[in-house]
Amino acid sequence: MSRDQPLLTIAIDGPSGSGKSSVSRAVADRLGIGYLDTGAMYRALTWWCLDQGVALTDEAAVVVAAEALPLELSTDPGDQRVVVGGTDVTAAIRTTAISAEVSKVATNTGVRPVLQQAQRDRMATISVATGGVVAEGRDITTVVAPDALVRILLTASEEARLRRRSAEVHGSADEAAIAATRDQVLRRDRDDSAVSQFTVAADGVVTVDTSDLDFDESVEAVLAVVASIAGHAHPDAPDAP
Ligand SMILES: Nc1ncnc2c1ncn2[C@@H]1O[C@H](COP(=O)(O)OP(=O)(O)OP(=O)(O)O)[C@@H](O)[C@H]1O
Ligand SMILES: Nc1ccn([C@H]2C[C@H](O)[C@@H](COP(=O)(O)O)O2)c(=O)n1
Repeated sequence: MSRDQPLLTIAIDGPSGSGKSSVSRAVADRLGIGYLDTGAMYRALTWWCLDQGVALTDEAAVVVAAEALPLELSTDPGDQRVVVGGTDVTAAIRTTAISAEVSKVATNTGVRPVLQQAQRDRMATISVATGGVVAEGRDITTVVAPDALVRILLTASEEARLRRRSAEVHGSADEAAIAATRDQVLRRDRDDSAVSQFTVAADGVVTVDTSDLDFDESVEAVLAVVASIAGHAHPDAPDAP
């Protein structure tokens, strides 16, 4: 990418299971820019509090933990690694135990501005280093980076989201597996909605509904929005630079 071009900042929000993380990583990879998983920051803070014996109900103590969170988060979309206080927690933060608790931290209104500012700082650093960034979460298009060049709300029907998460976590999308996934998807979205708006696109935010798209089609749909707004041709498109 030419350094004369504006930084390609791409903000993507959406509910759980809409495909934000996987699609954002693929988009960042295709565009050759960095990636920021802001949900991983809330998850890492949750892991750190539990590890340090900080009660998640002690809101002030969780804010203090957020302010001093010793977090290393890789920004390479092809190599996601999360380290907290020297411990590699890449897998640990994805366990059901953390998924079940993370909303307590994400709905702590003292924590949010601390992590939001850290996310703005990381977006700026990544953009300068790689020419752009895809940052995804629940409030990136609205609060963290409302001035991003491209802002997308990635949605999918409740049924599609439950099916995807269930297949991912339980290796099946049968009735029992879907029932076991409801808390991780629907209850969490309900709780997280108390502090962020990620079901309706804000002004200027483009909605991409992936309910009837497979994974590759979803990536192409996002790249098409980026191309139309940023004039950034797909790397493999006939008119690519
Ligand atoms: N369009 C799609 N069609 C089918 N499966 C998809 C699609 N998009 C994503 N997936 C799959 O759905 C699962 C959930 O996707 P992903 O983790 O990216 O969602 P998310 O929105 O980041 O969820 P959360 O916010 O809960 O972390 C993954 O296994 C992913 O590969
Ligand atoms: N910008 C963000 C990102 C995430 N969250 C919350 C919502 C989830 O409960 C939790 C983990 O996110 P996930 O990894 O599932 O995308 O963090 C938020 O409130 N704001």
